[in-house]
Amino acid sequence: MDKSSGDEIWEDSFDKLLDPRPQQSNLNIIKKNVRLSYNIDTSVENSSHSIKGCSPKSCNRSVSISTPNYNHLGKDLFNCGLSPINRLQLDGFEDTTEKCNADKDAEPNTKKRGLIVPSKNQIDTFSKFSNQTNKVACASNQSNKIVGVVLKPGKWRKSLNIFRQTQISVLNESKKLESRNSVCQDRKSIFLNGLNKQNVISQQDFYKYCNQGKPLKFNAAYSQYKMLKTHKIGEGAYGEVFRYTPNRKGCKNDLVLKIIPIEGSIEVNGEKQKNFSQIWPEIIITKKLSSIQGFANIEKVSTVKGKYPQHFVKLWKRYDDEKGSENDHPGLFGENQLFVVLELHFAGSDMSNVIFLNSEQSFYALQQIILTLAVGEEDYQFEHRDLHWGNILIKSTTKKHICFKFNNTDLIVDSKGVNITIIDYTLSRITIDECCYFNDLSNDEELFQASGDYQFDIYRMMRNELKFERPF
Ligand SMILES: Nc1ncnc2c1ncn2[C@@H]1O[C@H](COP(=O)(O)OP(=O)(O)OP(=O)(O)O)[C@@H](O)[C@H]1O
Repeated sequence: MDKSSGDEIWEDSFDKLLDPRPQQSNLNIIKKNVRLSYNIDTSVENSSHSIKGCSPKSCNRSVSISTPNYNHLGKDLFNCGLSPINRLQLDGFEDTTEKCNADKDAEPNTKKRGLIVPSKNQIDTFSKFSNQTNKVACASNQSNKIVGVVLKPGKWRKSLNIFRQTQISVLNESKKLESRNSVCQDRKSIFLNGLNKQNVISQQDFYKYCNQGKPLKFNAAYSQYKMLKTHKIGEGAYGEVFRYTPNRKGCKNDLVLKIIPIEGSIEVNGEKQKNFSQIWPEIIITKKLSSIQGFANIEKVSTVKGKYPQHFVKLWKRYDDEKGSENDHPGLFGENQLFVVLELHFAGSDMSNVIFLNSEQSFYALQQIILTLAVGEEDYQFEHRDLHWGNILIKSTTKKHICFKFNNTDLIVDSKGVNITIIDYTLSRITIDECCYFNDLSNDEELFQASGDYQFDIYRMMRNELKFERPF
């Protein structure tokens, strides 16, 4: 939140209670050392600071492992059958019962849980790579013994791609990896309508949906002069995201462009490109949910063709220089490359990068998330299926209330100065007029292999819940 915009008006009664006022202290109503609300994921703690033997020199601050911090949270907190959080479970590694000192500190039950430890070579290569990207992490103790590799919570697919690329160079003898299929190759789009099962949408139907007869010229459709203050704000495994102010009168909102390469034969960011059918459910879902409070608001979807415009390439480069990109340089696309472009309203920063000003603000943000999901579920049997905090955007608002319409009933929630938006429907599922749109995840093995955070256990738990239903 921007503190300069007078956000202190949102300070709430909970926060006042946390002020160390003497009379309440004396009455024992408050404790002096209460930790103020802070949107840390309490199931895990970034343990880069607590890895024993990891000196500041050898341990880049951004290289961290996400793992239950037992010193802080208590040893039994996650000791439950439903969610056995592991330090590492990635395909291609040898299972070993080897233990080392740092491991004992961090994970009291690794033998039972079957910690999988990569070889020194594997981890060295991986470590070098992850130091550059800051997105996936490894840790070693003082004697350079390997203690584990985990994926950071959030955008797991990108982290996994990077990890996989590194693995391939190190483990090219591994049969499992040789037979690995890319996500898109395995994942089918399904549009289920009663007994009809359709897997394909034609190019012409797709263009029609975009109100086009054929793809537009990328350079002309998104030329530099139509856009002000353009910059790259994010990236996903499937594309790049740019923010800009439209250079036209009457346009109040900043927009973002999510640009996804499609139908091409070259791999991008370690993934096969999606085809029209594979991207179809995401488009339909985005359009349908757009009118519901709390979901991404879409202006337009279009298909464009051609080389990546130079002004976007420059912005891509700037982002890469400043923040480091995990994606491939967009200069790799040729004249015949097709892209689907989603034009969405700018909806703020993702929750992992926002610090709530007070406890009430986080409480009402949670209420907004719950109500958004409730309305989506009621109206379209919507399931997000990838709702980590990187997919929840938060923007400040001057509105006092946020209104939801649940089953024809108006529900009004205090905003406390924040407006939430749920994004990224790549794995989502929706039913419209008895037709169900989703990508079949049942063959997407990678989705169910990662670990290191509760987020990854959830994918497996979700699959277990649905084990008798295929596809899902
Ligand atoms: N409407 C929006 N407003 C502001 N930022 C956005 C918006 N949509 C996307 N972003 C930013 O772009 C990033 C990538 O977007 P998104 O998650 O939709 O991409 P993706 O390619 O589907 O990602 P994934 O790798 O999870 O499949 C988000 O994390 C967010 O930072």
